[in-house]
Amino acid sequence: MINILDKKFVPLISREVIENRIAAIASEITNDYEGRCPLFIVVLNGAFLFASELVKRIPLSCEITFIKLASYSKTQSTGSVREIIGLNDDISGREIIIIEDIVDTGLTMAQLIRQINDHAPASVAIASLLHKPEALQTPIYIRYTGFNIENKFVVGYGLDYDGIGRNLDAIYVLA
Ligand SMILES: O=P(O)(O)OC[C@H]1O[C@H](OP(=O)(O)OP(=O)(O)O)[C@H](O)[C@@H]1O
Ligand code: HPA
Repeated sequence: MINILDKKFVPLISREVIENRIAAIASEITNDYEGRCPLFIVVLNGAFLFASELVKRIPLSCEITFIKLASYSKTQSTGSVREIIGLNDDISGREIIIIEDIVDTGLTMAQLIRQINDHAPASVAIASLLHKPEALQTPIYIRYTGFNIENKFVVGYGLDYDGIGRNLDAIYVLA
């Protein structure tokens, strides 16, 4: 059991299990994109740790860029997605792989996919470490999913509670 601010969390997914799953996803992406040069778009802040563990295991020629979106306040989605840092890269004709820490309501991904599709990419795929299928409010196809989890608030491995907990090397769930 750990305490973060006013809440208690218990372990859900260990570091070893997370890293083995990330290695498996990296192999899949490496096979699927052989001979191509994908552009990874990392959604900050939460995806920084998953992205760094993933891309270092993908020995392809590729590019990596970042966008910063925010929709969560404490443990709830606000329902509106704010763009804090936008996308400056030319993505037309590119093979895009979005790297996300979690698809929860799906509102962040739905907005980002719409934005990317406006710029005529060759393809768009999503890699998300976590997914809460029961929380989804809009259909989202996730090509590479780390773990499907219950509809409960989680922290660690990039995910925060009110800014705290991103540096935890495992995933914890609200007790
Ligand atoms: O599917 P959704 O309900 O839209 O939730 C998913 C989004 O929420 C979190 O971001 P947050 O707004 O907490 O910003 P952060 O990445 O900086 O923590 C997470 O990193 C995803 O981007
Ligand atoms: O369960 C969650 N935890 C932390 N951040 C999040 N952003 C969406 N869902 C979550």
